Amino acid sequence: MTQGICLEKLPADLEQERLPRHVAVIMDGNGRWARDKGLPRIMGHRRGASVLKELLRCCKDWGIPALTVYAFSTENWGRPEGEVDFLMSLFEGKLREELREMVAEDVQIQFVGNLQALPKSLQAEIERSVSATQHNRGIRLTVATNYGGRQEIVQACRAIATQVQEGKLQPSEIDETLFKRYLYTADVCDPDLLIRTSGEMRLSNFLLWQMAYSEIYITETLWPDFDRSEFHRALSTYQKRSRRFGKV
Ligand SMILES: CC(C)=CCC/C(C)=C/CC/C(C)=C/COP(=O)(O)OP(=O)(O)O
Ligand SMILES: C=C(C)CCOP(=O)(O)OP(=O)(O)O
Ligand SMILES: [Mg+2]
Repeated sequence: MTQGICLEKLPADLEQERLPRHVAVIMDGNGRWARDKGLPRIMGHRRGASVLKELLRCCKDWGIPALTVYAFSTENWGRPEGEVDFLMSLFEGKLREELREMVAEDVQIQFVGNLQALPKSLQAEIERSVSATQHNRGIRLTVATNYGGRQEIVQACRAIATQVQEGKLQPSEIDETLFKRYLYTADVCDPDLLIRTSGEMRLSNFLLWQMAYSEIYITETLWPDFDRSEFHRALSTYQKRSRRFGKV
């Protein structure tokens, strides 16, 4: 990974002990960024992939152990075919290109979503990168691809119902802890902070269960322009929040 938006050291005004353990990002605004420059939308996605690489480097350098990004929603299939095809080959190409560096940089990559519906060649690249980085512990990068929060909850319910039908589980045993184990994100803590770029004030079906108590930071900045100073601002705002979790 090249040095980009990030200085290696944590900025002095941020407290290491109060950093989020898990940051989730809705990387929105790629299309508008490209349109504003008179470019095709796909150029925004291409630039967006570079910004993700720099954010990952920043999280690793500053000691944030988990980053989850929304790369493709279950609703994004409704986009023009050319854009969908471009995104699928961008994901595949980037995985191939970055694998060696992810291994060297101690990045563990995982994917969440309905992966079986993705192109076979992308599925193969996903399997290769997940397997090659499975023992890495430097930072965990989760990429939500063909992901929908509602779809995730429905598939969890179906799996639980099957267990009940087969007599392996009692309905009385179903609680929040058990339910979490059936989600794609079973082994990662809930996001402390959600960042959404491009000013949209909605979740767009992202991590609906997991973000029950996440702090939300929305910036007007479009994803391809998101940089170190913007990330610094998001963390600084997060550290000033009072998280009460329903208590006083
Ligand atoms: C390897 C890897 C995981 C790369 C990530 C590439 C990347 C940034 C993908 C995000 C794609 C996407 C649908 C963004 C939303 O912007 P938009 O198209 O909705 O923009 P708009 O709201 O301005 O139209
Ligand atoms: C960032 C990703 C991958 C999905 C959310 O952005 P969208 O652009 O698809 O969301 P809406 O504005 O349509 O809600
Ligand atoms: Mg959008």
